[in-house]
Amino acid sequence: MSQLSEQPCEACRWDAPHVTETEIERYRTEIPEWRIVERDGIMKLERTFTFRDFGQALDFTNRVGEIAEGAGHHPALLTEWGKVTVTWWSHEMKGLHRNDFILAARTDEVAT
Ligand SMILES: C[C@H](O)[C@H](O)[C@H]1CNC2=NC(N)=NC(=O)C2=N1
Repeated sequence: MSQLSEQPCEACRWDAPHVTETEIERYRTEIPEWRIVERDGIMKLERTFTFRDFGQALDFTNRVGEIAEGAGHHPALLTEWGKVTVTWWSHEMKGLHRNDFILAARTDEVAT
């Protein structure tokens, strides 16, 4: 299977399949710095990136925004001085879809 980040995102619908435990374990090997959190009963992928200052954090935020717009799939972004917390989940299906792991992998690629 090619890199997770190169996989295509599919339009996720409210009735799309949630990732299975097996898939989560497989995908997590490619994005080991991401944690799975559960808030209001919804599982999410989250990672905090650190930067030199707010300007660097903002530049990264905008790069992630471009990824999201390109994929039609959007994260929650908390941009602070020197750090950005990115949280991916599929809003309509209220959980984790393969898309979220793909976009987490793409997020790592623009974090350099
Ligand atoms: C109409 C629009 O395409 C949908 O609301 C998209 C927008 N971006 C999205 N992003 C995420 N993370 N989950 C969604 O369900 C979602 N739906």
